Amino acid sequence: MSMTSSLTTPLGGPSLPQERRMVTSIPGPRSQELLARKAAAVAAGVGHTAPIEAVAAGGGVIVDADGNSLIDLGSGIAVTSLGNAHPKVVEAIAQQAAQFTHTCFMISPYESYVGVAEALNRVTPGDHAKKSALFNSGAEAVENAVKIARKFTGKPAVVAFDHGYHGRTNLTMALTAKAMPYKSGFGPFAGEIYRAPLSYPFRDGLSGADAAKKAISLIEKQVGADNLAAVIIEPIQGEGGFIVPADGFLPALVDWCRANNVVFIADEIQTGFARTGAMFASELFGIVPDLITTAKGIAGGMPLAAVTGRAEIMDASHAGGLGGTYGGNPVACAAALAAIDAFENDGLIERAGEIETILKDRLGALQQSDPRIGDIRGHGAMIAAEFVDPETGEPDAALTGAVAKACIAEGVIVLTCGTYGNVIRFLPPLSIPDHLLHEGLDVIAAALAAR
Ligand SMILES: Cc1ncc(COP(=O)(O)O)c(CNCCCC(=O)O)c1O
Repeated sequence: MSMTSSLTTPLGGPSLPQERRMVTSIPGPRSQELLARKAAAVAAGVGHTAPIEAVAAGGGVIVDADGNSLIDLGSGIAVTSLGNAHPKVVEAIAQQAAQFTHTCFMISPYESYVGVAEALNRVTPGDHAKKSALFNSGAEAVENAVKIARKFTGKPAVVAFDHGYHGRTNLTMALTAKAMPYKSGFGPFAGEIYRAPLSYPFRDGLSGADAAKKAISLIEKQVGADNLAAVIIEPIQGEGGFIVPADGFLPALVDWCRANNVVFIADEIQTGFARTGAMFASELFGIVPDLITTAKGIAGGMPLAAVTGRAEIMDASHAGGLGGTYGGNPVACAAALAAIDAFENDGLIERAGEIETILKDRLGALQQSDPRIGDIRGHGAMIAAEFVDPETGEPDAALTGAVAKACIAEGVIVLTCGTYGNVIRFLPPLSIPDHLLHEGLDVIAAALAAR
């Protein structure tokens, strides 16, 4: 008997009607009640994008407490790639939770943590010997990747890039470029963190090789390879605006790191697990990172994160040097094993490619008639449109925010991003049916045309 059959009738998952359904305005009365309670009970710094009370989700929709069904183009920021409440994940969670929910892997180890490490060592780029360590959040994984790189090299400095995003802890805020909302007022930040220029083809017009030369020159002059433990970069930047570096940029950085005993860390927390039309975005650029950080899509919505990398680097930490109470929680690991199995065997990489075609075709057609769309970029189901003043090329954050707000009011959850706040990003669940993706794009086109 399925463990989930003992639960109340499952509300979420792919069985939800795959439709946009507007029963009330957004937010409806039930959502307004929750938002009033949120304002009274939750710290003001914890914002929200969609003013709804989510009660169910699956396929390509999120249903709210007022009965509205909204098209989800955000996947909870690139997390529910498999589709919310995926049956394989729900079953795995229920079965594990019924056995034990926590022992602390550093106290009483269990198989699912080792199984996830073995899976990560298998599916991440590179055929060298690898090891992994599991954590809870992306920022925690990034913090530990930096710890490991510093221990392995014996050097303190770390280079991150313009427009980069790596988390909200003290070190990861130091690595993150954008001040508001992530950093303002939360300093001082960790030392020995330096920033290099990124390849941003739409704005710098440089080749990958030239952009790499510029970055490497700054690193050599302002940091020095002898002081540098690691370079960390998102192969396609997430919060910074879905910036795809010019061909050749990333391989040139990797080559320089290899020649200078600098650990190359690919932060694939947002790009990982089929999101970009490959298992990992590093594959798209022909690079093999020394360390890779993963989270978000890894466990179908359960909080799990990891550092995976060259065994000799991962083993540089002394016994007891890595860990944490919840790292690799067994319920999250059970979910991850189910999720990784689905990513490997359920055609999701191909699905991401199909979604890319729909998005780029539709957005490209829009751009033909609306030059305010300055750039369309991305890979797989990680696509973005950058909005500009067509006369000056200046970022148009006001238009971007107005379009996104209008879409949410019409029952389409879209997310914005970018250093200049002028990027609408598309991160639909890979489980979204084509008709909903098209309908979401119809709503965006109408919102744009009305402004
Ligand atoms: C590349 C990359 N590295 C690291 C992180 C951090 O992952 P955590 O799980 O949010 O800590 C992210 C998280 N991105 C979304 C954060 C949104 C927000 O907090 O407002 C990322 O994208």
